Amino acid sequence: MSELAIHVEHLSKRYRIGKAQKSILHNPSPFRHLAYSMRYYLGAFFQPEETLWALKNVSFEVRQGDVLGVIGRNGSGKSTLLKLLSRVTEPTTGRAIIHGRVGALLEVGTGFHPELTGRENIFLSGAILGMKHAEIQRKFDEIVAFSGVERFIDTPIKYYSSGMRVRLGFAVAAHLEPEVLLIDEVLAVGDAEFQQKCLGKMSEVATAGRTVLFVSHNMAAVQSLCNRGIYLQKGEILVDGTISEAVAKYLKIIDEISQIEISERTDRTGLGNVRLVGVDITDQSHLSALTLITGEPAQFVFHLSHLEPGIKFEYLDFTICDLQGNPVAYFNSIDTGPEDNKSPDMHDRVVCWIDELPLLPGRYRINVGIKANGEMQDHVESAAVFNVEQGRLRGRPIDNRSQRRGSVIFPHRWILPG
Ligand SMILES: Nc1ncnc2c1ncn2[C@@H]1O[C@H](COP(=O)(O)OP(=O)(O)OP(=O)(O)O)[C@@H](O)[C@H]1O
Repeated sequence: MSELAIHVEHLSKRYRIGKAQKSILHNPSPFRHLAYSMRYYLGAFFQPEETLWALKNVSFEVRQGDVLGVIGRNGSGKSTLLKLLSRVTEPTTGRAIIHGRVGALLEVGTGFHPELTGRENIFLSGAILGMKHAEIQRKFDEIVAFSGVERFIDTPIKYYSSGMRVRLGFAVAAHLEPEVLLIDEVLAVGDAEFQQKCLGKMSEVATAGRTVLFVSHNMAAVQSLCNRGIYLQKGEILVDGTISEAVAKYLKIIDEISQIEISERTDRTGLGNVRLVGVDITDQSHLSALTLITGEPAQFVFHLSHLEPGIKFEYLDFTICDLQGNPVAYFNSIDTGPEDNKSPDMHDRVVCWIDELPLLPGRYRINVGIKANGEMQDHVESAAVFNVEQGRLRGRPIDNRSQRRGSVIFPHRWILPG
């Protein structure tokens, strides 16, 4: 059996969170400043301190050469775990022992000094990992080529876009020969080509017998890359097993969440002046069906909290994803064409009509966003789940083929030998 690379024992992290100051800060009275100062000086005595356990009593082991997928919903503690392992933050209790040199790509930009150039940061990161100047020099060209930021390598990092920082951050973390590589959600940034390059590099690192911990919301990616998985929920480990077991738990929970009334969902982001309060997905019968048929009409009706006067609706967008989380199709009401309508009666509804649904049979979910008054007002992941059943597209029979062949069928024509 291979050696232990990571040993985590009863690891917990508690954060202090500021008590809501809204009532005082938003108080327009002339006593506002006085109230604020009194709260500031006396608060320590009178306010019970609010805390949050981002990670609770987590224990697990990772062997050398394991590729461990860390999955869980937003706020479940994944990034906190990686920050503790990379010593960016201290645990409240417990400990994590790591054998070997750690390369990490955490949140965008962490680990880089903003005033230093890309070149200087590469050497600084190498030095922190304990590498000699000549060793870093040998890797330098490879890092720069992988990151694709050649033209800006002598520009201070503070002028880089977030995409450029991630590219360079990943290149540094993966190429400076770490024995343990910690990667947090690199697939959320950058184009598809760069993401493929990252996945390829991570699997190369793993094949060389090094250990990788990979946080991602992309289930297809974690499943293809990892052999082991941990599923975190509210800071605790619910599954520590094979990657398939951890992914199955994630998918089951996503499915359960989408059954909760949307108006009662608290796991949403945005300003909240306009909210999504319901979704009806219907076939041509116009009855809420949640089962659609390939090639048949489909209607997505989004119910919004009433648009108050003064709120300027800008758009509603939604992404259809397969159950692994891969985006399949994106719709945005800002992209209007001649067939679109506006209705003066529609204060609280947005409808998207599809004449012939080009999706293959399977199960899908949608993420929905609403923008108004120049701000993102609401964003709900997995707002609804629906099934697509076998049908015909323009007379062409569509069977139950594997989703490995994609999820969309294009209306098309063949010309075949006669
Ligand atoms: N510095 C901090 N101060 C206070 N609370 C924090 C801090 N960092 C994280 N938290 C809280 O700890 C909890 C876990 O956060 P964490 O970022 O680890 O979750 P996550 O699983 O990585 O989420 P996501 O998938 O959205 O990145 C969340 O409730 C978060 O708000």
